[in-house]
Amino acid sequence: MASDLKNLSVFSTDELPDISQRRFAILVSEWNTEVTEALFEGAYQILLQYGAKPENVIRGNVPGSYELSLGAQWFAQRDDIDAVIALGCVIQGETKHNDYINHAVAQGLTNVSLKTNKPVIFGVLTPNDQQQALDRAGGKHGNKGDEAAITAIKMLGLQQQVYSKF
Ligand SMILES: Nc1c(NC[C@H](O)[C@H](O)[C@H](O)CO)[nH]c(=O)[nH]c1=O
Ligand SMILES: CC(=O)[C@@H](O)COP(=O)(O)O
Repeated sequence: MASDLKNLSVFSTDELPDISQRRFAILVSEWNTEVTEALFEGAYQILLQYGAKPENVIRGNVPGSYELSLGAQWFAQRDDIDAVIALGCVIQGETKHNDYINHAVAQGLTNVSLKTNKPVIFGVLTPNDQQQALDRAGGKHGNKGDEAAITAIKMLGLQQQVYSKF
């Protein structure tokens, strides 16, 4: 469903798990920082709003979205991290470079998530222009960072459900 039809900051909060003891890493790309800082603020505030402790949320910066995969791997391999949220913004340029970045980071984050058996959330905007990015970083379509954080929380809830005994 396109963001036109579903606000990124509107989601069900039924049956969210207790995350007071959960530890999160938030990775932030340093390209398009006006956008990525807004994504970080959204994600961070959602985690706190739904029960995470500030001391249990660690932030890491990467030079660009392409580096999110390796940064996510480094955090996800830590025993004291339960979930990783990867935030970036790759704006369509004149060449196909953005396509290569987007495909690489999407596949890379998926690989890390499956290899480490932990939620690694794809919070990367892939807009055609700056305005589309701003619309999804606290603008008319909500905040992708909000969506990424609530996704991490929900996946931890599913993990808890799956691994709990009857
Ligand atoms: N053009 C954008 C980039 N490019 C940089 C790459 O992500 C990467 O850091 C570089 O290719 C070196 O490996 N990154 C973004 O996050 N957003 C862009 O729009
Ligand atoms: C994807 C980007 O915005 C950046 O790497 C520049 O892209 P381009 O050289 O295609 O304009």
